[in-house]
Amino acid sequence: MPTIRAPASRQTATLQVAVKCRPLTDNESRRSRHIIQVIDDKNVAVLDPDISKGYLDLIQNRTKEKRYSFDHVYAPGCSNTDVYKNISPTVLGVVQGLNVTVFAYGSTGSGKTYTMVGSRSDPGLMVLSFRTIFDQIKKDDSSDTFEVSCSYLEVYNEVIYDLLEKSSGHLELREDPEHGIIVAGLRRIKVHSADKILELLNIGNSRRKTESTEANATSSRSHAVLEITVRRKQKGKYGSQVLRGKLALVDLAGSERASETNNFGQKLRDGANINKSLLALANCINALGKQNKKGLAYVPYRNSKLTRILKDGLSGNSRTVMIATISPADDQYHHTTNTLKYADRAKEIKTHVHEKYWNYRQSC
Ligand SMILES: Nc1ncnc2c1ncn2[C@@H]1O[C@H](COP(=O)(O)OP(=O)(O)OP(=O)(O)O)[C@@H](O)[C@H]1O
Repeated sequence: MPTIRAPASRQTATLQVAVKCRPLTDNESRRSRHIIQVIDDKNVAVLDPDISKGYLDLIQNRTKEKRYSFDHVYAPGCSNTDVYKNISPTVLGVVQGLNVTVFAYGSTGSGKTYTMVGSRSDPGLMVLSFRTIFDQIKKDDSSDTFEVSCSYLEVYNEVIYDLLEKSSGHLELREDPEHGIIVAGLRRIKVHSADKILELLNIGNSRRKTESTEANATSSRSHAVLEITVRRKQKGKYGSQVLRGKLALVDLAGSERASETNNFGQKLRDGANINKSLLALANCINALGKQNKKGLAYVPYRNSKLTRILKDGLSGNSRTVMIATISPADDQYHHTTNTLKYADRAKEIKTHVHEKYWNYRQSC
C-alpha cells in the first residue's frame, strides 16, 4: 500500500482541439454539395449552403463563409495515422505517469467511431495509442517494471455498463479520495500486448449498443470509454516508487434531432438521453470556457454520468485532446457549425497536469 505521496510538479495545459473532416460518402456524393474548405493545417472555412442568402450577403458585403482556427485541421484525405502523429507525444505521457484524455465530439455520422476505432486499413486512435504505449515500454532500457491494465465501459441511457463483462449489471459512480471519480465494480484486466487490448476492444465493441438510424447505418447509441492504466515501478535506494498514468479514449454517441432521424419509441428515448448527456457536456465546455476567460462560472459536472466520468479529463489532472469530427455535406451545415462553435469554445479550457506517484515500501 502507498505510504508517502511524493510532491508532484504541476503545470497548466490548454485543451488541444483538432477538427477532422471526413470525405463525402458515396450516397452523399450523389445528392450533397461539399461545403468545407480546409484552408491549411490550422484553418477551416464552412460555406453557407443557403443560396437564398446570396443577394442579402452581397449588398451588405458580408462574407458567406465562416472561418475557424484550431490546433490542427485535417482534410478529408487525411488518415487516422495523420491525426495520431500530432497526439502521439501527448499519449506517450501515460508511460511517464501522466493522465491523458482523448475524445471525439461531433454529430451522428460525422466520423467519431471511424476516428477512434477505425478500420483494418486505417486503424483508429484507440488502436494506434495502445500500440505505441507497448512499443515505448519495449524500448525502455531502464530497470523499471511496467504493468498495463485496461477497462472498457459504456454509458447508455444514463446507465453505466461494463463492456468487458458478458452480461454486465448497472454500475455506479463513487467519489474516491485518492483516485477521484471511480466506477465501482468495473472490471480491469491486466494486459501484456497491444493485440490483447485489440481483442478486448473488439469484444467490447460487439457488445456496444448500436442502431441503424436514418443518419447513420451503424449509429453508436452509447458513449464508450476505453481506459488504459500504466503502472511504472521504479526501484530506488529506499523503496519503490510507482508512477501511475491513465489514458482515457472516449467515443461519444452522436447527437441528432429526432426529426432528422425519423426515430420513435426506444430510439427516440435513446436520442433524448444521448442529447441530455451531450448537452451536459456542452454546458460544461461552455462554463469551463467562461471560467478561464472571466474566472467565474459554475461547471455543472453532476448533471450527467458522462460529465462526471470526464471531469478529470476536462479540468482536472489530465492532458486532454478533443477531436471534433464534421461531415462536409451541405445538409449537415447546422450540425457542423454547432460542432465548430463548441470546439472553438473548448480551446479556452485549461487543465492542471501533474504526474501521480507514490512511494512504496521495498516489500511491494
Ligand atoms: N475518414 C473517413 N474515411 C472514410 N470513411 C469515413 C471516414 N470517417 C467516417 N467515415 C464513414 O462515415 C460513416 C459514419 O462514420 P461513423 O460511424 O464513424 O460516425 P459517428 O460519428 O461515429 O456516428 P454515430 O454518432 O451515429 O455513431 C461510416 O460509414 C464511416 O465508415
